[in-house]
Amino acid sequence: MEDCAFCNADGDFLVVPQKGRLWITTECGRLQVSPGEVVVLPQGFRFSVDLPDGPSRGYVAEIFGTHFQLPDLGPIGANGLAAPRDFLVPGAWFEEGHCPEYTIIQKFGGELFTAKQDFSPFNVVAWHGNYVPYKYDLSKFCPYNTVLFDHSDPSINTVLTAPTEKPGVALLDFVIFPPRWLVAEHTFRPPYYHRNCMSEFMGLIHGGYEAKADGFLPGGASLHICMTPHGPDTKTYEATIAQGNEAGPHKLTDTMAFMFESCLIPRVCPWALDSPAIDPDYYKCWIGLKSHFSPEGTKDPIEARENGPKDSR
Ligand SMILES: O=C(O)Cc1cc(O)ccc1O
Ligand SMILES: [Fe+2]
Repeated sequence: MEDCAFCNADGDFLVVPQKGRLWITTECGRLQVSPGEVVVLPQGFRFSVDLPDGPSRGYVAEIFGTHFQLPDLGPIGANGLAAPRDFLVPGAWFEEGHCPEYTIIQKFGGELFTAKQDFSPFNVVAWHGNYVPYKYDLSKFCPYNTVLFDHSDPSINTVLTAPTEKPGVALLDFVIFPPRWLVAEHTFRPPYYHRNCMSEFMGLIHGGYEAKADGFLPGGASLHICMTPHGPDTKTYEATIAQGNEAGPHKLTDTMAFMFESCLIPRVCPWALDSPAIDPDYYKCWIGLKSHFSPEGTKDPIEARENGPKDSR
């Protein structure tokens, strides 16, 4: 982007680089962002990106009408998940001089407009305020989860959330699945089979993903849209079942997956649908799933109902 800056008048970008560093110049200064870090470029900032490692790739989410914030920690209390101190903002940096053909590309109402000017927009010598681009290193995230049984909702791993007016309903949650210990007893530890009202776009920054033994590679993406059932592939399911109830503590390493989870239903654009990178056989990862249910060892259903917790589920 030589002598060129981009500006999004519509919303905020959350950029998740997967391959290659990004050297981002903004009106507030410069940020070096590596895979494993994420960066937020809020609505209205002019920025340009240099690629010191050559071609680069990653993921971008765009949100409209609100901004990212840290999730409420609820009973976790004062500390945990992403800490405010780990969000880094640029120090002021400026360049001077005549740039006869500087181009500003502005995204407005989903369309791109260009304008020419004869100076760099990165001419801000000092700034003060709290509306600013920032980056975050995902390895700083302090994950919380069960220490005895059951599988927590993935929202427990929310790094940043863009709320809606409805409490608890996110326009976009940015959730990560970082290296961590799995310790739950008598619990199916991989992501359970489910469908839900949120739409889940998942990406993989490096390593593997606990629910997909095959086929989900770094740089790839999956989309499980509102109420579409999904869960681990057959290989992961069988390997988990084969461990039985006696699996001890296990550390998940070499992994960094993430999810953009939204209450809105994204449309898949023709560019993506027609892409040669699309995997038309994805559904085959669930072929051969079979039930391992056995009534042995379960309580008599009537006794279980009478002695169980009195709720209406
Ligand atoms: O679908 C997925 O792989 C993401 C996910 C992970 C998990 O542990 C529980 C629910 C969920 O949607
Ligand atoms: Fe899911």
